[in-house]
Order: sequence, then structure tokens, then C-alpha cells
Amino acid sequence: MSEIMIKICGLTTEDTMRAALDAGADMVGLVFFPKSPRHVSLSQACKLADMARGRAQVVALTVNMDLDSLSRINELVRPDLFQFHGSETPEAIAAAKVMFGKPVMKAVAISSADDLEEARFFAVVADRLLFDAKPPKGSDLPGGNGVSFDWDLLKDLDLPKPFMLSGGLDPSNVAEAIRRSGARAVDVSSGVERDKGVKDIEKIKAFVAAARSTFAVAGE
Ligand SMILES: O=C(O)c1ccccc1N[C@@H]1O[C@H](COP(=O)(O)O)[C@@H](O)[C@H]1O
Repeated sequence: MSEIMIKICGLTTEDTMRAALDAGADMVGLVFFPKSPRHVSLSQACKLADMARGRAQVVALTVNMDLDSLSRINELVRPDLFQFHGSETPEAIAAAKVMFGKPVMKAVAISSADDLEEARFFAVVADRLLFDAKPPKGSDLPGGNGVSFDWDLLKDLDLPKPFMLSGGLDPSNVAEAIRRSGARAVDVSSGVERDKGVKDIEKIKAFVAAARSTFAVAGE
């Protein structure tokens, strides 16, 4: 496995899925949230997941979804893991983990050091935490807003579970974000798009290259 784990989220087309896989993404994310411009139907998701299977981990991103709907995604799309990006409780996460027997990643919104305390509750039940910026006021989306937070907050963070950094990352800042946060896993959605919800193949390639080269430099 690569030394930095890279997730490209919100893929909606075969071309951009292929680009993410060919670039060497470790995880690819499918968004099941109708308010998102990256939302995919179950049939689209099945096709995209089949392309990725065996090449990258398929992540199903959901927001406060009930267990029945999660079950349908699990049966039809067969993701490798779930990303919970809403206000799911630790109990709901534990229930999904037991029901599906798959790893779960919980997003935690960060704007100050205090928010990192919330992460400790989720670290008990989730397999990985995902740190994202708080959404701007009035946003319909709890994530995928292209907004970043102070990466220095994560430096020297002592948690029992690994974390992934997200929020406002793009090819031009991912190197600095990795250095400042100490992250060993990064996630991007809007930073590799040319329009809202429309992924850009060149930006996907540039993001993966920038993230990988940063680790090589940092590790010298
Ligand atoms: O991408 C979306 O549309 C989305 C919708 C609802 C919840 C989360 C979503 N995306 C996740 O948000 C973060 C940050 O995204 P960005 O790079 O700042 O655009 C990332 O983890 C996505 O997986």
C-alpha cells in the first residue's frame, strides 16, 4: 500500500472513475445524498463500483441515512466501507457496523480545537475518522463545500484510530496540508472539479501526483 492514502470522492461518471483508478487512488467515494450535485443513483453506483472493485476501496458516503436504505446500498453496490457524513450518533454507527460487518469512517466537522474532543467519542466505534471543515452558514451540504480548516490543529493529535484529512483540498494545497497536519490519508471532492459536481480528469491526476510526491519529500 502507498504511504499516503488518497480518496477521490463524488465520482459520477465512468471516465472520471477510470481517471481516479488509473491515477492510483486508494479509495473512491460514491455519494448517496440527493441534495448533492454528486449524488448517484443505485444503478449508476453499481456500475461505478464494479469498475473499481479490486483496484480501489469503494466508499459509500451517506448522510443520516436509515438502516433499510443503507442495507439496499450494501446489498446492491457492495461497498468496502461506509462514510457517515451527517449527525449520526455513535450508537447508529455501532449498529451499522454490526449489521454490515464492514469498516466505517465517521466525518467530524472541525473549526477549533474543541471540536476534536467530539472525535474521541466516535473513535470508540468508527474504524477511521474523517476531519472536514464546518459547512458555511446556509449550505445544503454537510460536506463537499470546498472549505478548509486550520490544518495545524491536527498536528500531534493523539487518537486511538487513524484519521483522514478533507475539506478544501486541491492539487495546489494538498502538499502543505499533509505537511502541516501530519495526515497520512487525504480526501478530495470539489478541489478536483471544474464546475460544481463535475470532476476534471487533469485535476484528479494532479491531486494524486501532488499528494504522493509530498510524502516522498517529507519522508527524505
Ligand atoms: O461531496 C459531497 O457532495 C458531499 C455531500 C455530503 C456530505 C459530504 C460530501 N463530501 C465530502 O466532503 C468532504 C470535503 O469535500 P471538499 O473536498 O471540500 O469538496 C469530503 O470528505 C467529501 O467526501
